[in-house]
Parts: sequence; structure tokens; C-alpha cells
Amino acid sequence: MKTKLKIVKIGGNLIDDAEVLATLLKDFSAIKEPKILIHGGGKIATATSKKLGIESKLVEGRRITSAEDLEVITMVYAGLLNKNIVAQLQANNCNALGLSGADANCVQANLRHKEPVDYGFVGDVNHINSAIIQQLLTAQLTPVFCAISHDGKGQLLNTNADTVTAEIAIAMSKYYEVELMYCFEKNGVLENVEDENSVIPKINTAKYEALKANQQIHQGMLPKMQNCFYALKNGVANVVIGSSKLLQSNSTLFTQLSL
Ligand SMILES: Nc1ncnc2c1ncn2[C@@H]1O[C@H](COP(=O)(O)OP(=O)(O)O)[C@@H](O)[C@H]1O
Ligand SMILES: CC(=O)N[C@@H](CCC(=O)OP(=O)(O)O)C(=O)O
Repeated sequence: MKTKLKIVKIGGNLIDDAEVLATLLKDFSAIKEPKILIHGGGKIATATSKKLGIESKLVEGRRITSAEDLEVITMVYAGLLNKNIVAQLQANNCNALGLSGADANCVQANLRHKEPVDYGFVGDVNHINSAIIQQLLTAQLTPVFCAISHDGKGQLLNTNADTVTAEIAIAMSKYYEVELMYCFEKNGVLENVEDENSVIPKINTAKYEALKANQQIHQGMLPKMQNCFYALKNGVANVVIGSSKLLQSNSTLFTQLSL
């Protein structure tokens, strides 16, 4: 039987709330099994760009990443956010190691095709160095990834954090029974996005199609759920979407995905 591995993704809205983030990182540190954390930070990158007078453009939840945007996101994701998260995990006795996709060649990507939309410096993942990630886990380290990949030829690229998470989860399923947890600012996938009490406990592909047809899911939730099903179809054992409370052992409020 394979050892269990928990992979947790935290979104930018959660990271932006210092109190919620502190509790979440404490709960994450308490997980006994091998674990990996992947963080976004889109909201903070947009706010930082604004301070610098750079306007951000997103199409279908993906950032159109100019050379200037790439500089900002490298500073924000791989620098400020990644290092602060690692320091907080260290304070909770979790031996975290902060990484971008370029470090140890963990996440390699191809520059996305310029058609139909030119996303600039955005990469689609083509290889995860699962062997080195497994070695880090075996050495009792907890990898903490930001959403920056590289092309293997010296170019850093921006990749959506939900996608990096799904790709890492799939690659690690070779060695582990992977449980994938997407944490964001709501309690789960909601029947009505305005009503926090309308969490849908279970969603399979048929229900997903119905929710899409009824326009009950939109914006970032569409690519997030696509990534969930992609992970399930490719060997990830369990995928859930919920709030920061998902990491508390008595949590019952979340959405469980199945094929
Ligand atoms: N049915 C739904 N249930 C929950 N959230 C939804 C739903 N439909 C759309 N959303 C939106 O999806 C967003 C989450 O996607 P995103 O911003 O990409 O998350 P993250 O911060 O984890 O990257 C929520 O903020 C919410 O506004
Ligand atoms: C290509 C692309 O869109 N990359 C994302 C990466 C960060 C991210 O995904 O952050 P959240 O999880 O907080 O949304 C971006 O720059 O916004």
C-alpha cells in the first residue's frame, strides 16, 4: 500500500488575510503525514502592480503576463509570499523549504501558444521532477511551491497555482496515495455563490456539467474544478475544495469531487 501524501493549495484571498493565514499554517503544520503546500497570490500581485502603476489583465482567470508583470510576480510569489509562508511554518516546527518551479527543476513548462489569446510569459507544465520532490519528502522536508515555472532555457514563466497543484499531485501519485485539498475563501463549491450555507457536499462530472449549464459556477471556480477532475482522472486518490477550516480534523463542510 502507498504512503499517504497531503497536498494543500491556498489561494490569494486567504493569504491576504493575516489571521486566517496564521491559523491555516498552524493547522497545516500539525498534519503528521508527508505534505506539500502550494500557494497562489494573484490578488496580492494585482495590488502590488497597482502600487507600481502597472495595470493587471486577466482572461479566464489567467494573468496576461508582460515582462513587467513577470518581474512583479517573481518578487511577490517567489519572494515575499513564499518566504513569509516558510518563516511562519518554521515557527510552527514544520521544516518547510520554499521553492519555485526552477529550483531543482521541479516544474518545467512550455511557453503557451500565442493563439487564440497571447498570455505573454505564461507556461503550460510539461514536466514535474517528482523524484527530487520525493527525496525532499523522504528527508522530512515540507516543500512549499509558488506558481512560477521555468522553460529549462533560462526563462521564468507564470503558471496558474491551481494547475501547478494538479500537475504536482498527479506526478506524486506515482509514489503516494495523494489527497488534494484546494483551500479558498468560501466554504466549498456553493449552489448559490452568495450563500455560504449552500455548500454542495459531493460533485461528480454530471453535476459539474449541470452547474456549468445553469451558470452556478463561474470565474476562478471553472478552471479550479477542471483541475480537480483532471487530477482525479490521472491518479489522484481524493480531491476536496473548502475553506481554511478544511485542515481542521473535525471539518465537515467542504465539497468532495468524484468522477
Ligand atoms: N459556485 C461557486 N462556489 C464558490 N465559488 C464560486 C462559485 N462560482 C464562482 N465562484 C468564485 O470562484 C472564486 C474562486 O476562484 P479563485 O479566485 O480562482 O480562487 P483562488 O483564490 O483559490 O485562486 C471565488 O472567489 C468565487 O467568487
Ligand atoms: C497564469 C496565472 O494566471 N497565474 C496566476 C498565478 C497565481 C495564482 O494562481 O494565484 P491564486 O491561486 O491566488 O489565484 C496569477 O498570476 O494570477
